[in-house]
This record gives sequence, structure tokens and C-alpha cells, in this order.
Amino acid sequence: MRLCLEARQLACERDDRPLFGQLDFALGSGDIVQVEGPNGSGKTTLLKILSGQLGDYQGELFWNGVSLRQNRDHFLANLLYLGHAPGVKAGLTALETLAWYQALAGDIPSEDTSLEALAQWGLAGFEDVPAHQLSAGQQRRIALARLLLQPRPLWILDEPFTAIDRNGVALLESLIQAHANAGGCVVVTTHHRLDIARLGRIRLGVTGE
Ligand SMILES: Nc1ncnc2c1ncn2[C@@H]1O[C@H](COP(=O)(O)OP(=O)(O)OP(=O)(O)O)[C@@H](O)[C@H]1O
Repeated sequence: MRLCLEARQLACERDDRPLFGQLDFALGSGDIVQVEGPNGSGKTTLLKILSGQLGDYQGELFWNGVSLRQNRDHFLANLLYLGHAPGVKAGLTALETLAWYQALAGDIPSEDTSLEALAQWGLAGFEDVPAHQLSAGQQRRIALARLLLQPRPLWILDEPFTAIDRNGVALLESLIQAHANAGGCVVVTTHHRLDIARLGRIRLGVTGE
């Protein structure tokens, strides 16, 4: 399918402080873009705008050539967003969390595929443990298992590498690369240096360029 998220003259301010302005970019199938910038430069804010969660911005966003404001449902049906926090409830097990997210997205929960996804993320044996009894990295891995379960062409990932170990970093980099190779598109923020081919960049908080 054709896949294109385009920003024209995107700008945002918070509490009368300009965060970024005049951002123009177009992302399509096969693109991986890292949003870079120092703390507070607006990376999370930009991802919230791009994922349709924050409407307080100037400029225009387009999904496949149609304004996002008019094309929102179609856009959201194509999006998988993973936020800054892992987004797991303390009292829910890994399996329950994945089933909840699948149901929320209108996907049919499948325990077998959830078990496979959790095993791929090294959580075999922890499927029925409440999240509050898991480590920070294990909780992040539950969230990342959604990448294997909820097929959506556009991934918007806010600091997905937080708390995961070296093997987890390598697995996530390979999943991102494979997703793009299969025709998907990925927007990611991280302070890590990514080992990913053909990585595009959106730089925030840079002056004098
Ligand atoms: N809900 C809010 N209301 C007002 N200002 C906000 C709000 N959320 C964030 N900000 C401000 O917007 C600025 C950018 O925040 P944001 O979280 O987008 O930065 P970031 O680049 O993701 O930072 P970090 O690298 O620390 O995660 C900060 O100065 C922050 O205080």
C-alpha cells in the first residue's frame, strides 16, 4: 500500500515558548527516522502530534495526501504508537496486558501468538506474573512484544530502548529494520546511537543551521 506521513510547516509552542517551527518532512514506505535533540527540545511533543494525540500545533499533517484532521480514523488504523512509559498496568500479567491492547485496537487476541511474542522478547515463564513483580526492562519488553502482535505499517516509538539490555537493543534494531524492509515506516526517538542502515534524522533544538 501507499504510505506517506507528511508535515508541512509544523510548529509548536508550549507555555508561549517555541519548541520547534517550520518542520517539513515526508515519510514513506521503507523509511526509518530518528527524532533527535537534547532534553526538553520537543521530541515527545512531536511524536504526540504525529500520532494524533496532541492537536495544539501550527502547520498541517497529511496521511496519504489527505489532511490528518480529516483522515484521522484511517490514519489511526494504520498506526502503532509506543509511548515513553511502558504502558503496563501493575496488576496485570504480560498476557493480560497484550490481550487488553489487542482488544483495544480491535484485533482478535490470540494467546498462542502472544506467548510466541513474549518468548521472542525473553519472557517465557513470566507470562502470568503481574507486571509489578517484573523488572523495568521486562516491563518494557511486554510493551515491545506489541510490535510482533499488532501489524500496523506506521510505528511511532518514543524512547523504546529505555531499560532494555544489549540483546534487547539488538532485537529491537533488527525488528525496526525488518519492518522498514517489509514496506513499513518507523519514527523513533532515542538517545542511543542506532545501528540501522539508511537512517533519516529530524533534529530538534538545533539553532544556527
Ligand atoms: N503538558 C505540557 N504542558 C506544558 N508544557 C509541556 C507539556 N509537556 C511538555 N511540556 C514542555 O515541552 C518541552 C518539551 O518536552 P518534551 O517532553 O517534548 O521534550 P523531549 O525532547 O522529549 O525531552 P526528553 O529528551 O527529556 O524526553 C519541555 O520544556 C516541557 O516542559
